Amino acid sequence: MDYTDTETFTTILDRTETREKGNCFEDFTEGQTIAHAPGLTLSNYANELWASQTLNHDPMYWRTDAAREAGFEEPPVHPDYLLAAVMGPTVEDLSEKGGYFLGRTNVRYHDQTVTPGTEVRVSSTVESTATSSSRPEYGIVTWETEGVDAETGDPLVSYERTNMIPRREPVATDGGESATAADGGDTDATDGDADDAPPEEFVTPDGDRFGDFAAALDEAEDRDAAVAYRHERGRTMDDVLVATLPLMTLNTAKQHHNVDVMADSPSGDIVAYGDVTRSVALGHARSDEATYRELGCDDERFHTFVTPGDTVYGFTRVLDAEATHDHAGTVTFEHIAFNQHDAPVYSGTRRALIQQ
Ligand SMILES: CC(C)(COP(=O)(O)OP(=O)(O)OC[C@H]1O[C@@H](n2cnc3c(N)ncnc32)[C@H](O)[C@@H]1OP(=O)(O)O)[C@@H](O)C(=O)NCCC(=O)NCCSC(=O)C[C@](C)(O)C(=O)O
Repeated sequence: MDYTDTETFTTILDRTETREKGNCFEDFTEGQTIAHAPGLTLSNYANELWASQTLNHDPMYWRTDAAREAGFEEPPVHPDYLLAAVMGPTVEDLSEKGGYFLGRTNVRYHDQTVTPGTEVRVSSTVESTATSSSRPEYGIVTWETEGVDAETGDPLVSYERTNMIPRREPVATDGGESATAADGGDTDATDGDADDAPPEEFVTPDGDRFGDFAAALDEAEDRDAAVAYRHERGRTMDDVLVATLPLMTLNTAKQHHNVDVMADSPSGDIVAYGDVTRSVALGHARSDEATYRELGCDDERFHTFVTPGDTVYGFTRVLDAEATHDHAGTVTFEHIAFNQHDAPVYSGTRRALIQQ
């Protein structure tokens, strides 16, 4: 066979089977547990690349003296890199087939003293499987995932994530009509219902400390006001963010690195990994707060695609501030990432300890 003749080779390719990767919706059953084979060792290189490129420049992750002041023996890995390093090795088994990363909740950081060199093992349990009424060619799967320290077995990070996963065979649905009728056709919390009108006034905290957030909430209380502000920085998505960062965490989803396949998809291009978009937005937010520790995130949603050339900005609303420790208090934030057209691309709530 003459493989160098394009016509001959195309004929050969057309007649051969593709050895497929990943699982379809039908491959998941509720309660099933999957131990993800890829092992990942957290590295200083990947940690610094992730944190630097997403504008997460908090000195405690870079400087030994700042880390010690914050109660660490040495600079730990950044929590966003740790989370992505737990999610990346799951992709081959759970979502490489394609489909949308819809959201995640119950993100919990169990150990933030983790340092480069730690080996991570990851497993997931299928929590639920559901029919998508709007997209018969997909099903909706939610998994509970946990990453542990391979040496000690201690939990590092856990979360529940939901994806649309392609079906082998489409099912008959009502095309989403019943869901639309039942919920008014608006499942997007950022769309702004009529009874969810913006407040009269927005209050900006005076500084980046717990007391500043608590004082701003006090000021807004009993008024038609919210504590909310924009962050100045924006980050344009380039190849490093879109393709390098996910691959560096063993995330094999073609959405982030195969331009050829994605040219035929609704986005028409590769798209940013949800965790990168989120990390950029949280990086903007953290640059305006004296973060002490991350506690967790909930109700994370990815509203629309982010493609190369898009710029990600951040908006934060402060929901609650509770004095929980002598040196820090617990603040609950709602973060929205939005693009250069002011369209929300990510939203989620986050709890963090902020220095007094
Ligand atoms: C997905 C799009 C097209 C839907 O757009 P839409 O307007 O049709 O949205 P919707 O109607 O709100 O949602 C569609 C269906 O999903 C359900 N749904 C929605 N959210 C949830 C949730 N949290 N939990 C459970 N179910 C959820 C929702 O209830 C609905 O069900 P239905 O079909 O039965 O009516 C649109 O929102 C979009 O384009 N989003 C952006 C997606 C994206 O870019 N994600 C990040 C990049 S992909 C990625 O990172 C990949 C990864 C990490 O590597 C990897 O999984 O391997």
